[in-house]
Amino acid sequence: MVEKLDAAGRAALARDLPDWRMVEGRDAIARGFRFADFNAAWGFMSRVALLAEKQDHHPEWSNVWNRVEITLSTHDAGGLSARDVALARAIDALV
Ligand SMILES: C[C@H](O)[C@H](O)[C@H]1CNC2=NC(N)=NC(=O)C2=N1
Repeated sequence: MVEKLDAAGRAALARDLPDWRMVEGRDAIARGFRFADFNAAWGFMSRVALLAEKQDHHPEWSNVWNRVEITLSTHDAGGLSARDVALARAIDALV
């Protein structure tokens, strides 16, 4: 069983991942990305996909041309877990 983030973990998340926002009505975080063009957006998505496979933790995401929207939450925990924080950190390191 994957544990949900505790209060300390949520405080750390807010402090360390300021570009991610809480999703209204869900225990999830989201961040929007804008790239020069579709090619750059697709390259970013390819790298995130490899991270997700490596971490066995997968995003909910959408892409419109040069924009990518990523939402992270842990199905197995029914909300935010340390896995979401780890993947968000790794994604932030790509941009
Ligand atoms: C069997 C596999 O390890 C699990 O289904 C993993 C895969 N990727 C996952 N991704 C996310 N976001 N949440 C999960 O609970 C999850 N579980």
